[in-house]
Amino acid sequence: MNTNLDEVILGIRPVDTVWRSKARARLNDLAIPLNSLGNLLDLAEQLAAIQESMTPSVKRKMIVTMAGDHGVCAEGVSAFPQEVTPQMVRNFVAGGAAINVLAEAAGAGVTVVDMGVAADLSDLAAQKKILGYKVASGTGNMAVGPAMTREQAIKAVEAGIEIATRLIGDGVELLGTGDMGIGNTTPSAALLSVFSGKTPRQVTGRGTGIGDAALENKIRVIEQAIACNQPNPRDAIDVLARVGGFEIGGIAGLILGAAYHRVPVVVDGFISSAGALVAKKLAPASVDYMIAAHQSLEFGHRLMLEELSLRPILNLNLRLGEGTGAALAFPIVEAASRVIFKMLTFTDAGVTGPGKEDSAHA
Ligand SMILES: O=C(O)c1ccc[n+]([C@@H]2O[C@H](COP(=O)([O-])O)[C@@H](O)[C@H]2O)c1
Ligand SMILES: Cc1cc2nc[nH]c2cc1C
Repeated sequence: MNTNLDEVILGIRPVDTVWRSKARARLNDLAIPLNSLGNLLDLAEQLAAIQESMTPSVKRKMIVTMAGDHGVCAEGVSAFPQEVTPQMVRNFVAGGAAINVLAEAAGAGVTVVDMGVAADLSDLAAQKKILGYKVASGTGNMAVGPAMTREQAIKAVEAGIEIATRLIGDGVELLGTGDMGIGNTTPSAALLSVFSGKTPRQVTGRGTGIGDAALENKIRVIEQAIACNQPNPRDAIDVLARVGGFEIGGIAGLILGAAYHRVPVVVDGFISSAGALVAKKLAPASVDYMIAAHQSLEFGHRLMLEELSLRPILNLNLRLGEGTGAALAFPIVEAASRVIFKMLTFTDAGVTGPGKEDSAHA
């Protein structure tokens, strides 16, 4: 199994433009007024071009929920205490969380990963109820030093690549990202600020629901983290190491692994998009394999999606994470695959096409 980061980055190719054109030609020929299935047609084109097939299949679907803790929680950046992270991991395993219910509704599985939770979850890993890839027990406090070492950042991304590779090897055709980590909107906003050049104030939101004073503090903490760590925006691993998180690195790796194996990956909300931004900075072509599930209510997410040049499928005022938006978007992605797979063209259906005069088809 090739999980070496440099080799995977080199192996990620843009989606083939000839296949895009072939898929678009068929979609334009379907027995509907031109483009009347809107963005679904763009999704169908993307799926066909990724799989290089006019019959793309995304039936076997998996959400991967990456969990990690954050030393920066010591600065009072979240509305909730850190112990909620391992408590929610146990809730995922028990099947009682939002992601369990929504993934089941979409006919998808859920894989939970310990990327760096600050609690002992080895019992769950030993029972194979979660995947144990703990890089360390929570990151360092980025307000006073780096979140992790460069080696740890690479280890986190390579873990994500390995997980994608394992799942795809098991037959998964559509991946979805998810996260769980109290405090993780802080590193996500820091990553967005560094990569976009926007100020922390322009990208920082309320996460789990902090008030005005706590938001001011969170912005100050992010400003301080960037000032003291001086991440290099041209070196994505450096940025991840200094102001990122273990689950964010894991998500970046999952996306890179998906792109390397030419598998589409549905990106959830703010934290998942921060992982996607790291993936894009490491391998720009990986964006071709990404599908944005939704626009989160988290303040910076619209900007994050702009940085990724991705258009979200849904806008449901979600701000939960876990992969919930990705699970909700799965049926739409699957519907898009069926549009190109199963619908008939004008000729095949015996339906008269548009007249030659003044038609968008012409
Ligand atoms: O996915 C999102 O857009 C999103 C937006 C706000 C909060 N969250 C979730 O809430 C947690 C982080 O919020 P916070 O306030 O602790 O930084 C973490 O577990 C995320 O999954 C997720
Ligand atoms: C209860 C709870 C559940 C979550 N799921 C994802 N992030 C979360 C944050 C909290 C606080």
